[in-house]
Amino acid sequence: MDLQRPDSYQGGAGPDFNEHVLHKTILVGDSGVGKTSLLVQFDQGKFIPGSFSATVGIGFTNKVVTVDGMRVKLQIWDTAGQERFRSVTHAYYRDAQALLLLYDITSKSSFDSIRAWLTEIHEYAQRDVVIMLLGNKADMSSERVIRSEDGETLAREYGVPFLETSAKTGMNVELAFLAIAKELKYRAGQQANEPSFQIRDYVESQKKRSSCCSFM
Ligand SMILES: Nc1nc2c(ncn2[C@@H]2O[C@H](COP(=O)(O)OP(=O)(O)OP(=O)(O)O)[C@@H](O)[C@H]2O)c(=O)[nH]1
Repeated sequence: MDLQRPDSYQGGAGPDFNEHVLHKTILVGDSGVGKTSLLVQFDQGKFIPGSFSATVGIGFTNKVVTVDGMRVKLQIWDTAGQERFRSVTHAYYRDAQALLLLYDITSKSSFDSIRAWLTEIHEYAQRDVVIMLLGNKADMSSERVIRSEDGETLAREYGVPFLETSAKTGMNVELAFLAIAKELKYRAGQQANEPSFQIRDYVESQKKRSSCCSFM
């Protein structure tokens, strides 16, 4: 029995939370940080090594996530990180309910760009958009230049949840999307007697569980 997986991202059993609603989630961050790889890992459970072909423009994948026995439909948009596509991707921010903002733990410049990305997000996205900061390529420990604490500190400064992920090993990939789905479900269907859900607390508690035991 896998005690470390409270939820599942497979479609499968469970009533639709709202079968007509697609929760729009966007992946953003510098070119090469691993946005496409993260989405492929989440969607197909695989990683294609060494093949970097920069995303041109924008594309999306629909994915059903099961949280608390309810099916939540995510429409996950993968954007191009390259500067020349920025004006195209800005247009998509407005309808986004969630944004996963990635940097690469082996790239200082991608980490230094995060503040500029957050400025753009605040300019173009809805005020209440759910934002999560992800330090990707966590498997590349020998090439790490950004400490985990630096990611934590930056995330705390902006009041957003933070995870280190690996699109290669799958580390924390499922958790990142599940946390987003839980938050969106909670916001959309909040009942008077429903206990409040805090995405940062949820992510922190899941991180503690995974570091204590064998999550991956
Ligand atoms: N080791 C390792 N390599 C990764 C990881 N994520 C992505 N990569 C590699 O990094 C390169 C860039 O990954 P992409 O997923 O194409 O990056 P992107 O952010 O979508 O790039 P753009 O489309 O240009 O915005 C590829 O060679 C991937 O194989 C990871 O978690 N670990």
